[in-house]
Amino acid sequence: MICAMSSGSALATRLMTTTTELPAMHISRSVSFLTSQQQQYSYYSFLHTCPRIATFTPTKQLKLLASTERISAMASSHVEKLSPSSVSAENPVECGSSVHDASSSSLETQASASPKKRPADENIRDEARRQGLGAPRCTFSAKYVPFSPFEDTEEEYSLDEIIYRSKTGALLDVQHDLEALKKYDATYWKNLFDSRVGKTSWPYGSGVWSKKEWVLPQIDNDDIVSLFEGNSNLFWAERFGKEMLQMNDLWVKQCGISHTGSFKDLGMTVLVSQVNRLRRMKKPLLGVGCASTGDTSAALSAYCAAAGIPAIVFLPANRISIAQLVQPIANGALVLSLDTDFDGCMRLIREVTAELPIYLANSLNSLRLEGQKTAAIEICQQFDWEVPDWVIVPGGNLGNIYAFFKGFHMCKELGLIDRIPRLVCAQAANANPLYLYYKAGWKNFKAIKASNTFASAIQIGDPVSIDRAVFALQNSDGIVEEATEEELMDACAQADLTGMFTCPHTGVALAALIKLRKNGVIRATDRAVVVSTAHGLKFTQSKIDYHSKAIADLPCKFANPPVQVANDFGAVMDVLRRELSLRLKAALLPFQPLLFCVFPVRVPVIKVWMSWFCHCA
Ligand SMILES: N[C@@H](CCOP(=O)(O)O)C(=O)O
Repeated sequence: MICAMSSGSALATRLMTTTTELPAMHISRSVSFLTSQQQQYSYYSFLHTCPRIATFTPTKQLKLLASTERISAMASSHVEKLSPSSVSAENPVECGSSVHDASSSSLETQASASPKKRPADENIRDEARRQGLGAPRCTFSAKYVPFSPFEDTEEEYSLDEIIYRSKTGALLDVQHDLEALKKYDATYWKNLFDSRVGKTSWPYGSGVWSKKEWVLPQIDNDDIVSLFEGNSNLFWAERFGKEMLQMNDLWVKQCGISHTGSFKDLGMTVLVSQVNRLRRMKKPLLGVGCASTGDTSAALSAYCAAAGIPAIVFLPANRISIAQLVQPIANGALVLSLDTDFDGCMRLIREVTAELPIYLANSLNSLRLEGQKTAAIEICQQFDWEVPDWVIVPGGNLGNIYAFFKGFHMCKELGLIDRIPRLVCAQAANANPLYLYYKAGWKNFKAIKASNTFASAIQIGDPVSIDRAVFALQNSDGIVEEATEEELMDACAQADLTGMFTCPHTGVALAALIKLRKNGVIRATDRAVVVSTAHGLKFTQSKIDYHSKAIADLPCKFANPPVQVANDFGAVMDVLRRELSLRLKAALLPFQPLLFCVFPVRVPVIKVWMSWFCHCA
């Protein structure tokens, strides 16, 4: 494949060195010799990097050459968008560049160039540093502005300031210079992002930093603290979709299959990187702190440990899982177990960070959302930039629903997608302030005292990002749904029976999906994505309780308790006969009427067979 590509770009190179003003027909004939799609694609990739040729090539000719959709897209983008100034003078990549920056070359031309082997004494960070030397200054920028979508304000702050709220007390938002980003067309960004997936180049191997220009463009690659997060699996929920919901386009975005087992890694890499930068700028910061229901604290502790920065976490005592508690302990954070709930911890950390030079790492800090929004961009990318109809996100402190909105919105603004999916925020009925607000027609928001829920990470009654969430839902034709404890635990168990291993928060989102499917809001033919926020292995106790039927007032309909058997062949056989016949009966039950119609003669045979099993049992 590399050979095929290289012949495309090599031809383009030869043409370029032999003529400065390339007649369109010359290009046309030359390209017709390039037989494979890769060769032609490579050829256009090269043109993409060479404004001189692209600008001399008439539109019609390029369009004529475009024999495939992909090539067609590239050709039209060159003609419509590329100009010498947009490509050669400003280069997105120079924000601490590296080989996978889309500097003056595309992936294909990089592949065709002789491979540069990293010297043995150089690591990937050194390599990125070397390659960034002498690069032009970054042309993209981002700043804090107040999150006040309905008011115009001049107020703005540098991302290097330590500030979390505006003068009027509103949350902040990171605003990117979209005009600068728009100088590059959608095809350009798609190719750039695609070229970085699955690589080990610092820092672009990370799913978050592969979108660096859209996340934190001005940070030096050297300051980035990354554990190569993101790039998470988009799981096709084939059996769950088909058997439970009659859907064949149901997907689960596995954000929990990540370094610390939750989507929090996506935001934390950005926040801790910025703290690293601030510390190098000699800003007086003792460390970074957060209140947490268990996932944020795990992510903060891991990223701080990786960077050698002190982490301080405030946890509600006895309200988080053992697996979550042990993470910050193991990573060396200062862990404060407080006799209050999450909302109480949140109040305390806000007071403490106002008093001490400790940087606040909760999603109140808008930097976090810049990383989290990349999950939305990734979903679009994984669907080859086709937009799903629905995205269902569990909601507690409510930063993530806004982060998803931001990611989709940015893709739309920059032309990578043509619409925003409908967002659903799913809450546990025991912690449902957003749901109540939605049901009241967005009138009179009231914080509540959240009750205990198996979905402990979203057991929050006074969500910090309430305004952001409402904005996201109102601008995506969104919905809020809730799930009772029984609904969420049953949904988890049913999903697990089809091969998943879900956390209770994902259970909340799945239960919301089941309800919306049942009432016809989500149709069988819709493409839906459920965001799985954490790894099920962090919440094993709730699964053990469910499968042991040890939960008061919960029938645990799908429990599958282990069978205790004596160390004896006969006893083992007895159990197998009994259990397998039960399972066979259960499996055949829905088909019994069908079997009678289609195989009237055979039914007695099946019956005899089944009764043998039952008899043996
Ligand atoms: N579920 C969170 C609660 C804190 O939310 P954040 O968005 O402020 O990080 C957790 O895991 O702690």
